[in-house]
Amino acid sequence: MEGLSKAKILVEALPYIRQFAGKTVVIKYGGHAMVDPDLKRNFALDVILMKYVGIHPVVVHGGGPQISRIMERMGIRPTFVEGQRVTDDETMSVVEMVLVGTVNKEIVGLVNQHGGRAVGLSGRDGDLIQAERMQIYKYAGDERPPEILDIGRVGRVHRVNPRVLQALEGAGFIPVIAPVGVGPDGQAYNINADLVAGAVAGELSAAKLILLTDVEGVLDPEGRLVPTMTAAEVRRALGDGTATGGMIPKLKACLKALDRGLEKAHIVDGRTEHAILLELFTDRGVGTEIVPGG
Ligand SMILES: Nc1ncnc2c1ncn2[C@@H]1O[C@H](COP(=O)(O)OP(=O)(O)O)[C@@H](O)[C@H]1O
Ligand SMILES: CC(=O)N[C@@H](CCC(=O)OP(=O)(O)O)C(=O)O
Repeated sequence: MEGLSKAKILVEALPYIRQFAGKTVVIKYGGHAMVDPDLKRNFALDVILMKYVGIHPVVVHGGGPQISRIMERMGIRPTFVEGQRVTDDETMSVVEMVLVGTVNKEIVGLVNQHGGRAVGLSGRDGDLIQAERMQIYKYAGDERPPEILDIGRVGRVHRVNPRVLQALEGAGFIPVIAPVGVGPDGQAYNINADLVAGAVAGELSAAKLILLTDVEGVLDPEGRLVPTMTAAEVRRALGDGTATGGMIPKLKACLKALDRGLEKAHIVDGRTEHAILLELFTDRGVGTEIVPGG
């Protein structure tokens, strides 16, 4: 953290530590933010520090770029519709292998290697993330009903079962969740990690949702950072094309969590050193904060 002495950091952090001690903070660690070994190590240290000062971090991770890389190596071309990966059965196996088998274990390993106690879960463990098939509606003209697009085994969160998370929190562990859900048929569903993070934050009545990504925050059409948005402004940004691609599920996830009582969501640049600590424990606003209201 440039320009900050350790003592100054501590003095600045104390009121925030008091404010969040005993509360849950959900952190979404995006695949695009998992770029270099130092940043990954700092991410692990930040999460451990949070736990150490009495906050309950819950990590939900992505891994979109990592899935696409393996698909390409296997000769499968990744395709997306409205930011959601088209997921046939073969792709679902790759998604589960990469998210649950590789990315999840890497994050758990990093946290534990640096002195934390993390436990990796997919949404199939303990029926944590119950999914239903996502329908995507496409406008087909004023006179015709919308077309329903089939994007395969892509889910939306139907319900979060918090019991396994509560048990882990009670025993002092840090849950690390891969965004694979379980459908009513017992099958795995691929769910966008932002949507999982929003639903988990809502279910756990989290004090904050922090989404770490590869941009400074939400940018306006001129490319300038928007420091604060209300829920109404977010709805407008979703409707007028300001937010596209991967920003769409992020903003939807924030809205969903705010609807369930979350006080604030933050979209911050995960490529900044110690982005989580800057967001949680200092006065300098980083990224975009999203608050309820109009
Ligand atoms: N208004 C916007 N402000 C910032 N980023 C935007 C906006 N609209 C679209 N994006 C895109 O959203 C991306 C972040 O989402 P995504 O690629 O899914 O990242 P992650 O892996 O962190 O979930 C940015 O890199 C950017 O290309
Ligand atoms: C349905 C869907 O698109 N699922 C995502 C799950 C991973 C994810 O969300 O990763 P990021 O957060 O790194 O983008 C995918 O397959 O890429």
